[in-house]
Amino acid sequence: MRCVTDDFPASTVLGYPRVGPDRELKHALEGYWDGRIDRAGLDRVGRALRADTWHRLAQLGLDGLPSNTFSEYDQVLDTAVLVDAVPDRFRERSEPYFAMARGADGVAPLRMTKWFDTNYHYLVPEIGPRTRFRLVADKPLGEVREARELGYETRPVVVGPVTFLRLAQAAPGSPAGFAPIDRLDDLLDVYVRLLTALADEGVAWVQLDEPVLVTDGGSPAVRHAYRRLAGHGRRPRLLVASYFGDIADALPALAVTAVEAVALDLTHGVPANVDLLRGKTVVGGVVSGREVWRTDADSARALLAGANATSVSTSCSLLHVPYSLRGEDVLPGRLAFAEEKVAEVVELARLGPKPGPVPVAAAVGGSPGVHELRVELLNRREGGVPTERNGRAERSPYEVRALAQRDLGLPVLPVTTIGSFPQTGALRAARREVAAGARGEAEYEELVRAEIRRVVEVQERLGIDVLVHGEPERNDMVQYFAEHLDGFAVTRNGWVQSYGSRCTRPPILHGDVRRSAPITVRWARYAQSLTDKPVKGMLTGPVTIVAWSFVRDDLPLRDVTMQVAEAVRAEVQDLEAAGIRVIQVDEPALRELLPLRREEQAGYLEWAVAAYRWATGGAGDATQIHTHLCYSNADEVLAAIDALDADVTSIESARSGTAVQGFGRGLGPGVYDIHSPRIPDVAEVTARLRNALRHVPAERLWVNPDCGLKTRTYEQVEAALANVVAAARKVRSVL
Ligand code: MET
Ligand SMILES: [Zn+2]
Repeated sequence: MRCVTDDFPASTVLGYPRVGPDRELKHALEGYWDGRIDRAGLDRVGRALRADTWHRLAQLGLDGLPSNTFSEYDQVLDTAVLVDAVPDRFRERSEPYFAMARGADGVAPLRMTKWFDTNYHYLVPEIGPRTRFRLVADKPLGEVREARELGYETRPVVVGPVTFLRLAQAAPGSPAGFAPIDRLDDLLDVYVRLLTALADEGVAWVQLDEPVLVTDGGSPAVRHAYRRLAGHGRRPRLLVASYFGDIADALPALAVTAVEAVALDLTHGVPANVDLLRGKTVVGGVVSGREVWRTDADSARALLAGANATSVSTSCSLLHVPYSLRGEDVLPGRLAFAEEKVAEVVELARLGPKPGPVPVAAAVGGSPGVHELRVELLNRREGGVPTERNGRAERSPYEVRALAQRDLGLPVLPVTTIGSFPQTGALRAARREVAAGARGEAEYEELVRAEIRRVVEVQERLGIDVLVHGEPERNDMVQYFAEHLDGFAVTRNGWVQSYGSRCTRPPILHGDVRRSAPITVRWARYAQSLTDKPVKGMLTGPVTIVAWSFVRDDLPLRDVTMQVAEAVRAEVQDLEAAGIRVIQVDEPALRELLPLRREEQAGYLEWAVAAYRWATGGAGDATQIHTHLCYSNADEVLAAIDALDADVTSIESARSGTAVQGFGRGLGPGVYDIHSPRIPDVAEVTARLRNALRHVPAERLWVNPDCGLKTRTYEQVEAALANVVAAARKVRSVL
């Protein structure tokens, strides 16, 4: 066995971005899936990215280097493979890993949902009473060896057993009452074997990520799992890493185990009972892995002192921030991306803890402009507290609106889409050229119009009832609005992984948000001029705009969201004035911002709903307001979705299986999953519609895909939508 150091390194990070500084992994994966590069080519890219990361972290002076933080798709999926929790339907495939992630012909992928309250998505493992766990440790061992060849001893990072099971779902066909956590002991057998294998490999420390401790801290599973793992003789030292919140509730359980180190997310404050950890190493997560703002050294050192931390780290993996500020000239002096954050960690480790006043999270105050606008908005809505009554005062009750919207002349089971159509390579290239100054605005404008003509023509030909313009002018549903609003900055290359090979470039909200001119009106008006069918104007809602941006951390999120709502409201009114009769305001991130702790959820939902209703409440009764939600199981926030009071709600359902009961207004449960290239056939869509009709009356049921179509090709979209229209007609004919 190699030499094992007793002490945890003075500086480390819990994880690092992995798609590559120029999204090398994204390009390699997509090339591989399309058959443009082979397996060896994909492996080469992964290996080079891992090597670059270790070199860079070492160069920046970091002591403790993590490994197994790379992933070809998702770390939860990697963990499922690590314990061989591969459902039978994937086993026969040539590549079970990508089949689980993306589906394969005739085989549905695993469900995908948000990783806690971030915009990262993981694949939901399916665990049943008969899942046979078995250790398949090639990946963590491989990365340890790979790093060692380069001269680095690393700390493998693995999703912990409690988090893994809590995030899993019961495999289809499991008996009622079965929960994946019932399999904890069987899974722990495999983790014990993993620890032995890592010890045999000479690994000194292993990191088990247990973010679920934030919400699930008090449960006996935690104590049981870590008593057993830490009680196992032949193992590396254990670092249990929690993040995304305070884990005071979990500390008593962890404290009685022989776990050597605990990583705390101190950006949520110091747990009141941190003294319970005496005798263990406390790794202080003071450099936020989720914000892009520079760390205040005094506050960070005070937090380290308050938590008796002897080691400095990031609050969570840096997966959630872009690689580096190199090549950016955005907000000089105020930002830190992954590389800069590593430098902060190293510097804070050098400075050490220093007792001082501990800052309160999300200090109130900040920009006077935001404050004034908030007061102004709240006054206008009488009395300040956003209530049901305040919101409703804006629009008449649904029944009245539904009557006013009758002259839209829609059939029963109207067919619509969620907004985007395929983003062609030509459009993306043109946008890059405009940004680089190599192509004129006017020429680009004409390209967008041509695309709108194509999208309208396709929809008319297919027989869609409520048309969209296809969003060809948008690179991204949040960034596009950020680029057109004051108060946001955008980066050149600040990509962050959203899921698999998909990345977004979150804008940075740094000042008062204002709309100085209409943003989408000319596109919607142009599309409407081409058809007699109603064209749906497409906007992104205020909650989603802030959720998918990096928001200044010294301002209360609700005030900032209210400002964004004011801008969206103005856009809604301008669309209406331009003759657009149907307007969709998307809120796919409503669930994502839901606080992890139950006590905080009602307060959040109240302001989130109020912001949405402020954004849409200026529309007249005859204007039909749609909203759209996706990416996560909406079941937990159904009451809030209902409170948005949209006339029509389209919701991801085909992939997530969200229940559709209990809606008092129009509802479009998605009839097929657009995240997979699979074309749904008529029978399948018909069956879904018939099923939906058991819960939703025909006059309120809408027909639409799960989400926007921008990641698909025209060929796939036309084939799928033709089947959707055929299914809608078939079901209509027998109503
Ligand atoms: C993630 S929700 C996407 C909604 C958007 N209107 C689109 O169709 O792409
Ligand atoms: Zn969507």
